[in-house]
Amino acid sequence: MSFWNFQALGYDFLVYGVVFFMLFIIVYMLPKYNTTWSFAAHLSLLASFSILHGMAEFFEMQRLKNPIEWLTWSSCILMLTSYVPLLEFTRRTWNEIFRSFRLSEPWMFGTASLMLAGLALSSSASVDELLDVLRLFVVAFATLLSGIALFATVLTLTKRDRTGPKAGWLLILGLVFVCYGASSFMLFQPDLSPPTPFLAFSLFDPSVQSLRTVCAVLASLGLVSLVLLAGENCQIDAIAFEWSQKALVITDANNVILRINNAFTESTGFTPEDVVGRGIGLLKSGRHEDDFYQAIQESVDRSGNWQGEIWERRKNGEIYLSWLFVTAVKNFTGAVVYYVGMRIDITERKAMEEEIKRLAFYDPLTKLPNRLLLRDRLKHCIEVERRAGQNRLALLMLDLDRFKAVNDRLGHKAGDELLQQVAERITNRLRNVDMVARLGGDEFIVMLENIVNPQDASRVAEDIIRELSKPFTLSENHDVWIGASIGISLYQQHGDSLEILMDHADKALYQAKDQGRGCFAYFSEDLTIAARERIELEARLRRAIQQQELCVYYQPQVDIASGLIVGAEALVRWIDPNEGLIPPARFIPIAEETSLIEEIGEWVLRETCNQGQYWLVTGLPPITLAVNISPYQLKRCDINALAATVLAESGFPAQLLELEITESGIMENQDNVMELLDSLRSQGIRLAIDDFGTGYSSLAYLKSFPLNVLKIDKRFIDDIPYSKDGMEIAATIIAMGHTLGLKVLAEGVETPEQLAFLRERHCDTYQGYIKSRPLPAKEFANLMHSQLDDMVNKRHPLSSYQH
Ligand SMILES: Nc1nc2c(ncn2[C@@H]2O[C@H](COP(=O)(O)O[C@H]3[C@@H](O)[C@H](n4cnc5c(=O)[nH]c(N)nc54)O[C@@H]3COP(=O)(O)O)[C@@H](O)[C@H]2O)c(=O)[nH]1
Repeated sequence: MSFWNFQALGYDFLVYGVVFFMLFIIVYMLPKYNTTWSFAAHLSLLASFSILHGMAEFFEMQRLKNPIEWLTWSSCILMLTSYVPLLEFTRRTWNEIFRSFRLSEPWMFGTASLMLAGLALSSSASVDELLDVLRLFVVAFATLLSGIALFATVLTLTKRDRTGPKAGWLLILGLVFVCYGASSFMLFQPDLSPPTPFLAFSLFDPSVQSLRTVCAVLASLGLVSLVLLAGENCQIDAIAFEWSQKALVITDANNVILRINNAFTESTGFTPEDVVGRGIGLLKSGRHEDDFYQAIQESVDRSGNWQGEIWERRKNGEIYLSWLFVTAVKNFTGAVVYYVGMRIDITERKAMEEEIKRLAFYDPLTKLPNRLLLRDRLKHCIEVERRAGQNRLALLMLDLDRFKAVNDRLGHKAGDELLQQVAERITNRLRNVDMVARLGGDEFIVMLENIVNPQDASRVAEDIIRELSKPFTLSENHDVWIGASIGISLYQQHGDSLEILMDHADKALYQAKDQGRGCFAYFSEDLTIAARERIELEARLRRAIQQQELCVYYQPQVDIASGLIVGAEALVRWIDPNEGLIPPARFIPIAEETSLIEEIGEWVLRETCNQGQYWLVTGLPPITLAVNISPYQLKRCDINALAATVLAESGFPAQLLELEITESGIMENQDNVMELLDSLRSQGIRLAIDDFGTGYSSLAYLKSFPLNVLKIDKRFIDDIPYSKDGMEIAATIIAMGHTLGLKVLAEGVETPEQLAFLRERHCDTYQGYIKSRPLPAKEFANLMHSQLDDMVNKRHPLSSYQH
């Protein structure tokens, strides 16, 4: 016997269909549900399938089983899946639903169980009795489970103080399910009458089926209450969304804006009409790279949310800083369906923070860092130096001279203005990495980072003193003259802690003041003397260039095989009217530290070429003239262009000009030196590598350069004949130079033993006091003339030395 009354089931599902259809009308038409279109669409689907299913059951009743069996099953499955949007609608994931069974809203679990029951109920048309019994059991069990779940919901709601009509409805629904399940079990009793159609006849029928029918009606009402409840929740959410004080934006998974709230409109000026349907990129400020947005997206997709500062754009184009919190809303499969973004405009807060920071760490008058910030930064720098094992930090303590007089005479307002101008002048002199702070009153402190040598600090000090000794024009046309004294302490040399360095800079400042103000002093006297000498020499050198106190001396370069002078090295000399000859070793390093080397180098090159051309014109035999090129010239000037100009202007043949570049000069300019040497060579200019053996150039590297001559450094020649190692090095360099196809010249040859050794080792040329010291042009020309005379008298053949 079959337990199923297909007609009754048909009625059941037709009723469900009508109920769902009415629900669809309610949630779609009534704006208070504030529902999404998709939810309404799913309700309508649910209604359609319920009706379809009801009809299918009727057909089943009339034994039109086979043609519509597929329809019955498929409608049943579709009905089940139609509940998925209902879950989504409540914005819960499956995980949360199961968690909520324990914690909060297990009615969703009840709904799921009901669906299971629906599936079992709707599986139709089987004549297999055993299967019917099984299905009935499943229906009974699932319905009971639903009832229990609903009871649990009531309990939870009561606990959460959310009693009232919702809890009442759910209580009824729970009872209904329990009765429905119990009545289904009762159907196992064979003596009970078979089920009858539920709507038409069963209401007054005292049979079990009547009970089931009443339960079915009540279950429909329960479902209605569930949807209404969901609608209410949704309405609460919508109100909370709209009236939240935080600007909220909901986008879909493709970042297309779906909704914004009032706070968002207030804060950005964008209305829903402006933004809904458009990409979130509309809010971009242009201050962040694409990587930034990509990182946010990755973080949200990975961890579900992201928060941080972001610059965005208001409707009026204004850029503002906001704190953004983005959360991904996922569906039950774990796929992102929405992004909810909450924005808090923090522009003002940030400005306030900045202001607080400014007040705490900056001097309000000059806007310079104050003592606190200086201490902080200094501490950090000392730590960095300590870790790197370097000493590149200097502290300059500065005190204004005659500031008090200005303040007393012209008033505080003028004093303040003066301090502001002082701060500006000091700042202008410094590099970005340096820092100047105002300690208070007329005291300033400068922190110099990455100084190359101790003299750098005095150079900066001197510049600042010079700048501050120029007149200041204050408002009301007051011109005032002040000055400054500076005390310098160096990290490591004068102290390795913040306190000691500050204290020693302060003591040095007092020394500077004692020495008559308007000057600097290091904490250690020897440094002060050396630095002041240097600065004085620099000033004198500038004057010397202007007053043409520089001249070029020429030191002969001799062919070892023939003993003839085949070239000369041009060496600059400074003849000071008072001090006499000042050697280049004293002033070239100073010139290199300043831009003076460019001026001096150009002058020496021009002077040498002019001299060489003059000698050629006046009948001296052609010899090579070698000019030193400083590594700093290589860095800062276009030597190639300069050489071309000078050669063209003087008429001196390029083949007779040799440029000497030190090994370290090549190594320091590796990036562009090859290109430069190539272009010099293509002009026909000869190239020599100076001071060879003192640097660290690799042979393979050297081989790649278009060189002509290799000059062995004097220190190796000095070793001859005293040091076996030194001699071996000299011999090796000669052999190596020849292997590379270069001529080898030995520098600083002073003794016949050295010369003999070099001859024995087939060194090509030499230069040294044994032949001659560097000579003024006139004396060098005389030397050349006497060599010519000797050659004529002794009929000595000209050197076979080939360039
Ligand atoms: N960039 C430029 N540098 C130049 C220029 N003129 C000179 N210099 C460099 O100055 C350094 C010192 O030069 P100087 O005092 O002229 O000394 C040179 C010779 O006088 C000296 N020398 C030569 N033979 C001997 C000797 O037998 N004994 C001895 N004690 N000294 C000797 O060697 C110096 C030449 O060196 P180098 O240039 O390496 O060949 C010096 O580094 C010059 O380069 C200039 O115009 N520009």
